[in-house]
Amino acid sequence: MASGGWVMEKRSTIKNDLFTDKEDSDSSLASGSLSIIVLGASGDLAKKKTFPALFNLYRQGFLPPSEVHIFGYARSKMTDDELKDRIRGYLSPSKNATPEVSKDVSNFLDLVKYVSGSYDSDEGFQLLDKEIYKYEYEMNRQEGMSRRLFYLALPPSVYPSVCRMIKLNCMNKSDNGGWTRIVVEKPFGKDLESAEQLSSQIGELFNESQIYRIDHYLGKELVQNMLVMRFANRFFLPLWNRDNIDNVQIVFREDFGTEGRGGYFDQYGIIRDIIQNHLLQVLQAVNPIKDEEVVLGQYEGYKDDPMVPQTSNTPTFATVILRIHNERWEGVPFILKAGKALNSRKAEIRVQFKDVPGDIFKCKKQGRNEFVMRLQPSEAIYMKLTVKQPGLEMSTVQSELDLSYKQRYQGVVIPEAYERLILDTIRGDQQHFVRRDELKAAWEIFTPLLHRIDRGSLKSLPYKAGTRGPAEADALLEKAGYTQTHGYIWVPPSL
Ligand SMILES: NC(=O)C1=CN([C@@H]2O[C@H](COP(=O)(O)OP(=O)(O)OC[C@H]3O[C@@H](n4cnc5c(N)ncnc54)[C@H](OP(=O)(O)O)[C@@H]3O)[C@@H](O)[C@H]2O)C=CC1
Ligand SMILES: O=C1O[C@H](COP(=O)(O)O)[C@@H](O)[C@H](O)[C@H]1O
Repeated sequence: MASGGWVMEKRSTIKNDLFTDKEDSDSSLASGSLSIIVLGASGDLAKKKTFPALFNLYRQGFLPPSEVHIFGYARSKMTDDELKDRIRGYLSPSKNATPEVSKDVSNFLDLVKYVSGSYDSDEGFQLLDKEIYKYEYEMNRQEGMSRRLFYLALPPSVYPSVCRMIKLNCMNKSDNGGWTRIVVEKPFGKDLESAEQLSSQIGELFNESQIYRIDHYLGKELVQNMLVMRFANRFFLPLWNRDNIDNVQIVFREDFGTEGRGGYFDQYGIIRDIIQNHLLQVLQAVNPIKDEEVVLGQYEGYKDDPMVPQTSNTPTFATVILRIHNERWEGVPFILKAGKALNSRKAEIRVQFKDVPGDIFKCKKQGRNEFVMRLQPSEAIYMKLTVKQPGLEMSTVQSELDLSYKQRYQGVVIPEAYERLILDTIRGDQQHFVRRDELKAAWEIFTPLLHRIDRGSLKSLPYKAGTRGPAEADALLEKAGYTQTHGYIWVPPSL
């Protein structure tokens, strides 16, 4: 969202014109072996998200066993079977485990091999290369290219050494073309300086067309629908500006805490974990954030995690107001709100319109028009509006125009974000990944605030787990102009 509205630049879908190179030039003709290497295969993300996403792609025929092999790599000493046992239970929820699914699980696991090694020495990566090559050789007896996709499900601290090891030891060697691509997870850096340093280190080894910076929120169905909604509908054309919109809220709420990830989380906090990346995509012309437009919180019990120091001021909740200095959005607060251990779980974008001038039906008190995109759970797009209460009286009531996906698209399975993004990586489509300049822009917005928090000049207020977060955050919203609708709540329709 920028000067004239949305300016999410579309990245190339097949190949990047700026960085066309031999390795990346033949995505559209993909055939031959595809090796997917999950580095950090022993970890939380790998078992909960990466392997299940690969399994779903496999089940849908996107990873044909005649072409694909999957390697797990980590330092932990494990056999192939031990890795398989670790991930098996995450591949499909037990309630879906029909004999057909169980057979698919077993066939999928047949494609998985584990290699153990360190992240900074040649030996492990040479061994990995040997294993990959063995399969490539088997599969490419007929002419075909070799594709190697390295997924770094690892802490960012090891990205530079892992990328160096891949570059030195594990690049695609096929004479028939193919590619080597690297997927890196967030958080990409801790502030502007460290992110730029990381970008330069990786940028010296791989060009931009080989690097896929994943932000899985960009793979969510409703996020992908945003551009279509905004630009393919006449409704929004005259309304999408400061004359009509009072405030915009982008909200992420979780009803659980850090759950064993306290060691990681305490180093980063909610702004780096969620707001800087998932909630912020390409907001340009943002004014510096003012302390009085920030509320930080930390839930009581957060420090019970033995990995979290008793002195921690790390926020597990934050409300931050961004102000955009341009013709379209001057004066409209963009309220970013994210919290852990709250009273509900949801992610949504809520655009609240100004009051109707005149208020001839005296219904202003009932609530304002809102346009809401509910990302999860219960994906929906709905518009809150005032209508005549059905009946003999001429009275008004709040209602909604509701596009609830479960109801409207019955039987349609919405792909998991990771599933879609991994498939994009295989296809060489970078449009839903974070470009280096976007990343820089995002860090530029938040780094001064983060440094003030790190120095302790802003304190996290305590809040009880299972609540809305600190009361001060609601007060800030009210001050910014958000008017809560009382007595009406949108309920996802049941079938
Ligand atoms: N978990 C999640 O829900 C999400 C995670 N992410 C991101 O994905 C990446 C991986 O996350 P996650 O799986 O939770 O992380 P883990 O802490 O589980 O780490 C993954 C693996 O990396 C190795 N590892 C851990 N710490 C270190 C270290 N200090 N030095 C070297 N190796 C280490 C371990 O493998 P071994 O010791 O066997 O080598 C571990 O199994 C991170 O960048 C994270 O921010 C992003 C979104 C969600
Ligand atoms: O990246 C992260 O995202 C998850 C939330 O992802 P979702 O798809 O389940 O909404 C969050 O729990 C985690 O802290 C963060 O690192």
